[in-house]
Amino acid sequence: MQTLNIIDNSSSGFNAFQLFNDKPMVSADRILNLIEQLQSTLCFEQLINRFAMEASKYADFSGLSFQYQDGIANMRGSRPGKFKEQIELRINEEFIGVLTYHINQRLNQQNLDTLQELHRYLAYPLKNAVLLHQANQLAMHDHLTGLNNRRFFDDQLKKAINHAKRNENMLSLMLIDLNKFKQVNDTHGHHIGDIVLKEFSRVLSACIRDYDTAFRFGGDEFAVIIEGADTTSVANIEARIHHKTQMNSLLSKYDVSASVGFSFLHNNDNEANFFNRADQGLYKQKVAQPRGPLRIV
Ligand SMILES: Nc1nc2c(ncn2[C@@H]2O[C@H](COP(=O)(O)OP(=O)(O)OP(=O)(O)O)[C@@H](O)[C@H]2O)c(=O)[nH]1
Repeated sequence: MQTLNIIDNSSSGFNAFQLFNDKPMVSADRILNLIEQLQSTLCFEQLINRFAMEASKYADFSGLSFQYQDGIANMRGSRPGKFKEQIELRINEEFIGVLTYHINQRLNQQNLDTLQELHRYLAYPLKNAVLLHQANQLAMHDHLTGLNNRRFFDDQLKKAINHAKRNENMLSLMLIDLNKFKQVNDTHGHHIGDIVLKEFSRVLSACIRDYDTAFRFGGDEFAVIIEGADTTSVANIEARIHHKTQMNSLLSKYDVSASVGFSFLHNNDNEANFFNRADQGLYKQKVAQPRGPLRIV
């Protein structure tokens, strides 16, 4: 894998004066046009598509992808080739991501040199897209557990309700609250409390399907949006949460259990009453919980 490390200084490829003086392999007009195209979006897919349109004039490839920290963006219609040519992009040594060209014939040195010239104009827009992606991740995720946060929940719940009504699909909302969690903090300290919250988040994620979304609202409160599941599936998820929490050595060591409430979307529901019914279910289980063993459905 080749590495392109762009050093951010006055002699970088971004110096417009240099563009017109150094006889680049790609004409200055084309480069300016490419820069303009790349500057007008922060979407990974659009960046890769727009870049690929230009790059395909200088090299023959069947696919192009950009792999960043925790995701991958593919050129539209990207197809695997016989070989791969990978270029790691860095700016001032900082890792931005890896570009992968899918090719059927090895690129010659001139192809590669031209692509490397073009990569100089792609690296900064990609870096901006990575920064935006990281900021979005921070804004949407709970920093302690890595689950989605309350802010993202509001957004997702609205979308899920609209989607379920439009497609006449079932939709369920599950609310979960840990029992005796304050006691863990008070007896063992906040640090252990944090470990318990992380462990429960892991357990909760293991109880749901990949396409169900789990959230931490804050404190010891969690939620799961469950799309397209009937009453039996939702009851099974609830049973799994109770069972796995009881069986987990760390959670049982600190005597932590969970209370769960859920609701199913009705035709005339809005977000508030859909949420309130789940909350009432949670409350019922919460008040019933200290009186006897956990209800395993
Ligand atoms: N360790 C830790 N504790 C937190 C965090 N956020 C909130 N808390 C604590 O979570 C506790 C929540 O208290 P309660 O809602 O009374 O929880 P509980 O003891 O489970 O009570 P019930 O829900 O009635 O069973 C409080 O002690 C908060 O200080 C966090 O990020 N880390």
